[in-house]
Amino acid sequence: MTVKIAVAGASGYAGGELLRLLLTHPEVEIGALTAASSAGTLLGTHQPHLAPLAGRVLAETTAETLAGHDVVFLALPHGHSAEVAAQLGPDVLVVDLAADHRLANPADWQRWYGGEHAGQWPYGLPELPGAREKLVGTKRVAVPGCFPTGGSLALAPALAAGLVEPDVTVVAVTGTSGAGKSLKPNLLGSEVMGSASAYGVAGKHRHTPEFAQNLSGAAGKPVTVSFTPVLAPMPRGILTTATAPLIGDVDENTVREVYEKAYDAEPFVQLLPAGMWPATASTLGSNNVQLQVGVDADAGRLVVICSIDNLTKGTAGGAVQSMNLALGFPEATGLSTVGVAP
Ligand SMILES: NC(=O)C1=CN([C@@H]2O[C@H](COP(=O)(O)OP(=O)(O)OC[C@H]3O[C@@H](n4cnc5c(N)ncnc54)[C@H](OP(=O)(O)O)[C@@H]3O)[C@@H](O)[C@H]2O)C=CC1
Ligand SMILES: CC(=O)N[C@@H](CCC(=O)OP(=O)(O)O)C(=O)O
Repeated sequence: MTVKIAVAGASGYAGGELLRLLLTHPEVEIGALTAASSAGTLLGTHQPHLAPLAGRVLAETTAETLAGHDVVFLALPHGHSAEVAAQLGPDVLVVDLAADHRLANPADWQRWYGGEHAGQWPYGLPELPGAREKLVGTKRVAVPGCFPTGGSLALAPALAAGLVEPDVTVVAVTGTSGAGKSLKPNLLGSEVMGSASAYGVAGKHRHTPEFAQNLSGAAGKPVTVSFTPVLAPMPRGILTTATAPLIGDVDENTVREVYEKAYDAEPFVQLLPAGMWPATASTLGSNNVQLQVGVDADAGRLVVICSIDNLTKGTAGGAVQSMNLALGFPEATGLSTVGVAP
């Protein structure tokens, strides 16, 4: 069964990555491609790496241009997708890459994003406890933020097994494409090249409530999250270091057993052999998540390192994986664990 898909936000980074993946998806026909100020221009001028689609003209993002598709991907800025989604019929599968439908608590939405809460949708991170079942057959998907993808997968098994206190620290080094194509002085090459800088420090980043929601769900009790993102001079990739105080005398073998049990059957989560540490270069362009666990016995802490590509597993790959589940295709269709290296 071939499905016809549309991508709103096709000129952006997330839209471009979606199209890169969907071009090789065997069950997909690519329909409307839309944007805002770029409407009327050729996709090839924005996404020169997508050669087969170079001649496509971007349409305006309206309910009319998005009508007549089986699946609509919304790769729009936060706060815009809910409005567009509300105009699409209940039979269309809508996969939202923005934050509009991720959070359960309206007060969290108001505090971290502002405006009216549009309601929560099934969350597009099937590897979290209980998430996959909600994605099967759904017509609405909220794709996770890139940081909560890596950090939640890094800590959920330990919290679910009661190995650590519900008080975690996450530091994540990210490439610049996480910020989208926006023209901001701190994203200029001359600012980013040769420098790494923290931002959203001390509980200021809007992914904090998304982490807390995911990890509290895994733990079955409230989890406190201290999250620090760090911008690094690389175009894509996220390397997450997640730590938490161990409960009692837990050794590394016990931790490995818990993570092996959680992820052995997962097609896109790879616990590396002991002694190997994840690096962003190994997951570039792939939907793979590489993890390694360690026990810092002197500090009494669990340390988990996780590598993902923010544009693939961190957004567009997660979106395609969720679409596959929603439509009943094999979950890994059109996705790969193979990276681009060096
Ligand atoms: N980049 C990443 O790593 C990740 C991104 N996401 C989410 O994906 C979404 C897209 O992000 P990203 O691709 O990085 O951002 P970009 O800034 O690169 O792209 C934004 C896209 O949205 C279009 N757009 C902007 N404003 C409007 C509007 N009012 N109506 C319709 N279209 C509009 C732009 O079109 P035009 O060219 O005309 O301006 C462009 O196609 C965001 O919600 C982001 O948070 C989620 C996880 C990771
Ligand atoms: C480098 C950079 O700026 N990264 C972005 C991450 C964006 C993301 O993951 O997605 P959502 O905006 O969809 O939540 C940030 O920190 O805001």
